[in-house]
Amino acid sequence: MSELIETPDLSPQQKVSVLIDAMPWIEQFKGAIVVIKYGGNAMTDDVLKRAFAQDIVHLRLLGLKPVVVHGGGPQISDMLNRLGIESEFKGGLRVTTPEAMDVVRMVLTGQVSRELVGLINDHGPLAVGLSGEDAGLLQAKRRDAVVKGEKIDVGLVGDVVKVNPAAVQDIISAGRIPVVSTVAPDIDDPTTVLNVNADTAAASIAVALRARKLIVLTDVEGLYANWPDPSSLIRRMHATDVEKLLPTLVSGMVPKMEACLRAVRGGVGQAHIIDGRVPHSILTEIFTSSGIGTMVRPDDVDLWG
Ligand SMILES: Nc1ncnc2c1ncn2[C@@H]1O[C@H](COP(=O)(O)OP(=O)(O)O)[C@@H](O)[C@H]1O
Ligand SMILES: CC(=O)N[C@@H](CCC(=O)OP(=O)(O)O)C(=O)O
Repeated sequence: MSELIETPDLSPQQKVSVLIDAMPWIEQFKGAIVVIKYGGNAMTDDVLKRAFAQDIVHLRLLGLKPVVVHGGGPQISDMLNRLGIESEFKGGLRVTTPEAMDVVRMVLTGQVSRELVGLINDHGPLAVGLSGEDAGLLQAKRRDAVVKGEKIDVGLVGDVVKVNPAAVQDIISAGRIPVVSTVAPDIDDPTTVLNVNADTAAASIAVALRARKLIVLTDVEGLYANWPDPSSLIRRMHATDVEKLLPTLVSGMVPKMEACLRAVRGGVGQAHIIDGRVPHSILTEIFTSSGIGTMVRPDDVDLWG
């Protein structure tokens, strides 16, 4: 068992009241599949990574069914730099040559996934890593980037068009925690592997698993209407509000809000963007009533209900 992250001293009564307060949320989410997308920008600090792993194990111990889908953009960029391979983003997508694709696959499945699986398994033999290539989990179709309305070829980049969640369901049924790396075979040429954005892939997986929630951890508090004005944080919004705002968004927030929209339009009850730099933000989001970050809900659901 790994060393636990320190928590502030609480009296026994305070500790019990924390548990009692969490009870309605535990009852509500017991047995629910929750897809958690862990972004590369929220993975920089070892303490935070250990707190993340603790939260995931906590969810499992409380009877939820967590599924981790990870990114690793900054880690891929580091490795490409070290290898002297040039890399740039267009319209939020990495221009991916065959040479860069080898590095994307190696970093996501051989480095980031291994590290997260290891951190979770410090608490017991729970996590199983798999990629979109395993057991036909993901199939993607090549896509262009769109910059100022113009389509740009970004190479071996795809968007998930098909999910076969059977392998993930098998792992969940065995009581374990799937950790998914989002590289995916090309549906038109299965010998080619495509680089897919991890946010939108996480949304497709959440829809296929009929998840109750999608939680996207990143390195900002949530979605700002007037980025970077900190007073413009949006706390709650309907899917239609996201749709209207999307054309005005830039960089990393575009795929995140597309993911939230894809998830709730596909039947996921709630999608959240939360701050992965805050230790235990996942537990705060699920088990307390002090809503954090930005929550997206279907149009026909009361935002305050
Ligand atoms: N409207 C916005 N609200 C919040 N963040 C924004 C907004 N527009 C752009 N961003 C940027 O998006 C980044 C998050 O996306 P990204 O870097 O892709 O993160 P991750 O690695 O977690 O997927 C933030 O750090 C911020 O710089
Ligand atoms: C096509 C594309 O851009 N793919 C991303 C995949 C990793 C990812 O999405 O990582 P984050 O969640 O940390 O941003 C990339 O190559 O960086």
